[in-house]
Amino acid sequence: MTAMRVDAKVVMLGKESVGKTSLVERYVHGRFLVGPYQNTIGAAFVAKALNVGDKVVTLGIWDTAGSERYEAMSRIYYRGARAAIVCYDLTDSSSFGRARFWVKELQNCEEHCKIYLCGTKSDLIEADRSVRQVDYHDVQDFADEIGAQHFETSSKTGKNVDEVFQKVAEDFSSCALEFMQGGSFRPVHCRWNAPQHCPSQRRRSPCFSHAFRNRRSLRPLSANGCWTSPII
Ligand SMILES: Nc1nc2c(ncn2[C@@H]2O[C@H](COP(=O)(O)OP(=O)(O)OP(=O)(O)O)[C@@H](O)[C@H]2O)c(=O)[nH]1
Repeated sequence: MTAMRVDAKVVMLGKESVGKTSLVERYVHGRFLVGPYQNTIGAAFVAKALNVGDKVVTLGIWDTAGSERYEAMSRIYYRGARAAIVCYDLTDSSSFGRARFWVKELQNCEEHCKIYLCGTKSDLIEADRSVRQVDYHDVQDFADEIGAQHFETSSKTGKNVDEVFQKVAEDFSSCALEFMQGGSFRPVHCRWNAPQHCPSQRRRSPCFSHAFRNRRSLRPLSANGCWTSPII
């Protein structure tokens, strides 16, 4: 069977210093960098291909800066993302507050983006339980409420790091397959009627609505002519 290649935009969000860059570094390069903390400026991009069944899924990962100074820029990076890994530090309760902020943003602005809540630095908890500031069950309840996946990870030991990205790729892949097989769809509207006015179209990473409109095989499914995208 030939491998099918699909691509998903993934964005890393979360308070500064929660460990977003370390998570990406561990996943992509299999290493944990020690030394002085260097904050991300703007955002960094890296891509990694992985196998999901008979498919190759290429994840394009945007690692955003957590500093509130760059908040407006982070908004640019989550546009059109199919998955957001929203990170919080298990030893910093304020970072979970910030994670909630990003969840709300995504719910309001990027309804097709699937959310993965990721508690970081679990090795610190394993070394000393008293440093935990974010309760596992509280986050799980929140994850259930918003329909998100929830992981506790350590970039230092590698715990659950591959699992997060594997889950992202699997979800994306099954969703893409469902789309191609004509499975469950729901209407998608873009507020920009003409594709040439849609900012994401001009950036050559079209929003759902216009991406699907550009596929000749697709037809408007409903009487009012609205177009469709897969449910994820
Ligand atoms: N013990 C431990 N430390 C970690 C872990 N992940 C990250 N760190 C440390 O936390 C600090 C911040 O990590 P980064 O990955 O740079 O954090 P970030 O979220 O990308 O930060 P910004 O770029 O400011 O948004 C660094 O000193 C890391 O070494 C982890 O799993 N365990």
